[in-house]
Amino acid sequence: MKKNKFVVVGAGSSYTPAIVAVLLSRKDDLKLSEVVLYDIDAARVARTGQFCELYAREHAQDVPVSYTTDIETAFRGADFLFVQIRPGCNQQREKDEKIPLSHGILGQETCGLGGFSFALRCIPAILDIVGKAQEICPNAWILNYSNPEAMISEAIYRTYPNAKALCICDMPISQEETIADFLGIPHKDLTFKYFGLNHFGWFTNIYDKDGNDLLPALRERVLSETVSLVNAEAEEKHDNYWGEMYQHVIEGFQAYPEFLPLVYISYYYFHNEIVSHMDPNYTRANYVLDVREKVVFDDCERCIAAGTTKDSSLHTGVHGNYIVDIANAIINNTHERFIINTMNHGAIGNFNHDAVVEVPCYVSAGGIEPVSVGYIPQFHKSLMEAQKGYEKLAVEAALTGSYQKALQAVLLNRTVPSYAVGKAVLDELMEANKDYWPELK
Ligand SMILES: NC(=O)c1ccc[n+]([C@@H]2O[C@H](COP(=O)([O-])OP(=O)(O)OC[C@H]3O[C@@H](n4cnc5c(N)ncnc54)[C@H](O)[C@@H]3O)[C@@H](O)[C@H]2O)c1
Ligand SMILES: O=P(O)(O)OC[C@H]1O[C@H](O[C@H]2[C@H](O)[C@@H](O)[C@@H](O)O[C@@H]2CO)[C@H](O)[C@@H](O)[C@@H]1O
Ligand SMILES: [Mn+2]
Repeated sequence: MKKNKFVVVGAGSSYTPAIVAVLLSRKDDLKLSEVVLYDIDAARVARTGQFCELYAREHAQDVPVSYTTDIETAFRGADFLFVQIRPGCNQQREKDEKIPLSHGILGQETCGLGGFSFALRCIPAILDIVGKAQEICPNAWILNYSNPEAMISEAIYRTYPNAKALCICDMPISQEETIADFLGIPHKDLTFKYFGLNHFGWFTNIYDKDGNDLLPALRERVLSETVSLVNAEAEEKHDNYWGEMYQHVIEGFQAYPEFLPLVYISYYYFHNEIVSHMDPNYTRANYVLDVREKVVFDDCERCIAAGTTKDSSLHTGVHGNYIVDIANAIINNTHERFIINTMNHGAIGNFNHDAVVEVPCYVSAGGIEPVSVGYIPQFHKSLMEAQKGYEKLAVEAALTGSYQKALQAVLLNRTVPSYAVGKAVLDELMEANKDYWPELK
């Protein structure tokens, strides 16, 4: 029987223990032979690595788990690479968020110019990883979570069109589960139709088991009564950020009721209103460093010192389950449906065919089959066209080192009100990232 070696790339991440726990809990379905954790940061990967080694000893003794900073060792013989890197870690993310905010525009991990900055750090690193995978383990599937996924996917599919790479995001599935909870219907009994770009999309239909579309009734409720969407996972973690973002989903649906917007569309619909409530001195990166990383890493260190993971506060949620579900669909040829970033190639009939879009796809051993979502309305198409222009120019800037392309990308982003503001933010981000970005000339 063919067995599968999984490698987590960027394994010093606070998400790693949960991803490994899900892998080990499904080891038989996945025909799991081995898990290797790889990172460029020895101290980070030693912490998650020692925790995961201990966890495996207590939950799946037949699956060797190890960690390394040597890419050759990690990738040799690999069947699946789960890629989740953050060059510069959350310390650089903090700068991506604070610099634009200091100029009165959105500072966020993936949306607005924070996302541009992250893209310029991440694209070279990701292309290096995919290139090494082509040499060392050309048959491996690469499942990429690394952000900003919109631009990472454009860069990967453009540079390595034949790579076995899928670029995925847990936001649509998280929102689907939130809506399923609101409707009181199990998520597995609903089929969501969706189109867009990563972190920039809309749900068009929600079908139940009998083929009824529940979106029109949801729209009526949102327009006529006070409604709130609760993301159960965020609530459990006492993470208020998502509660506020889901309130904006309701407002966005009320403002433009044709389709249900994805959470992060709110940053574009309500840019000024949201920015006016953001604290420019304490951003999401500060929260992640102070809370999520601290909780997970303290727990890892406590378990390592105790020599057991028995009472660890490990939380396995949608993030770990989703990527493992997709790997499982490939391994077991299940033809299940997932929302994936893929070349359009006609899936959205009236949108650039040579551009990455985010659409539902059926996943099997042979790869993905995108669902045709037909023609989309002028409003959504035009928003997407500007955003796609921004994304493609940002990728172009990263690949060619062109300052002019970067400046063009910046002006196309909807969060940028003028040349002067865009240029000032670009120049400050460039200075703050001189150890990470390609040189722009
Ligand atoms: N697509 C999604 O739905 C989704 C959801 C959550 C997180 N993410 C993304 O996953 C990534 C990781 O997020 P996180 O919060 O866990 O970050 P993190 O900072 O906690 O961990 C990232 C790790 O990547 C490592 N790294 C950086 N460059 C590397 C390289 N070239 N090779 C190998 N390792 C490298 C770092 O040392 C670090 O340990 C980010 O890009 C984040 O935006 C995506
Ligand atoms: O700000 P962070 O680092 O906590 O997370 C940002 C990521 O958020 C998205 O995933 C969310 C999801 O949308 C939400 O519903 C909840 O379940 O938590 C997830 C993150 O844990 C998003 O998809 C990522 O791309 C972002 O990086
Ligand atoms: Mn995402």
